[in-house]
Amino acid sequence: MKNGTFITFEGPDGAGKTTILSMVAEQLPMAMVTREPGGIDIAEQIRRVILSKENTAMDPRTEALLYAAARRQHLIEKVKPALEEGKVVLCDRFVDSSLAYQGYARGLGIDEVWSINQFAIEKMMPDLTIYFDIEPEAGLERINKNKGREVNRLDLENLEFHQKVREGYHILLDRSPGRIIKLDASGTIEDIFQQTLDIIKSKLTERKPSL
Ligand SMILES: Nc1ncnc2c1ncn2[C@@H]1O[C@H](COP(=O)(O)OP(=O)(O)O)[C@@H](O)[C@H]1O
Ligand SMILES: Cc1cn([C@H]2C[C@H](O)[C@@H](COP(=O)(O)OP(=O)(O)O)O2)c(=O)[nH]c1=O
Repeated sequence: MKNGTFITFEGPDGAGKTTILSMVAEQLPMAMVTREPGGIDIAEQIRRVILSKENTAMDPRTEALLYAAARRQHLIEKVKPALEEGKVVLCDRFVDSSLAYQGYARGLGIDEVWSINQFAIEKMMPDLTIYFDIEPEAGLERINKNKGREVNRLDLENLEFHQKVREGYHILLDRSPGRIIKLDASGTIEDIFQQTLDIIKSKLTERKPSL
């Protein structure tokens, strides 16, 4: 039985998810931090295949299935056991990324991609999803400024693709207003960090009023 809290961070590339997640983690030492695709050995291996710049021949459905496979393994090996132990799990990306990137931006269809993911996740959905909203130009500019970050196959997509990713997220936001909370990610790191921490703390208090 799950009694932990599953929180996911979503948004276009360069929105600041990873930066804010690591700051939040410092304030919540009991939380387990992880990411997709990856987080455990088998899923990190799949991540390398998906994101390799060499794999330009990858079919969009293959890509969607590989993300779902990595998701399944990560969920079963790492997320589910942590939730069963009552932990707070903070995950950088989850199923909404597949719906926005593969379902909407790649054009496979949000419902189609949702259906293969239902097989992978068996109804294990986040309790809360924080969506970091940013203009794709601004997100990509942040990435370009940061020379240390690896450039992956999806970073090499054109601006139109990244604009569609954002549109995809907006559709998901309309579909799941209770679960997904939108945050304007164009502000300063400190500001976004505080807002994120407030959202998470209020969720944790709502679920466990004694906190
Ligand atoms: N609010 C912000 N303002 C300016 N730069 C930021 C902000 N948040 C993150 N960054 C920088 O932008 C780059 C991408 O951030 P990152 O956290 O990796 O984004 P994501 O995980 O969403 O792709 C990093 O160099 C990071 O330091
Ligand atoms: C989890 C997931 C990620 N992605 C993409 C989003 C990113 O471009 C890439 C993950 O690379 P990553 O370097 O982790 O990007 P970010 O720091 O922006 O989270 O994979 C999908 O297309 N579908 C998915 O289901």
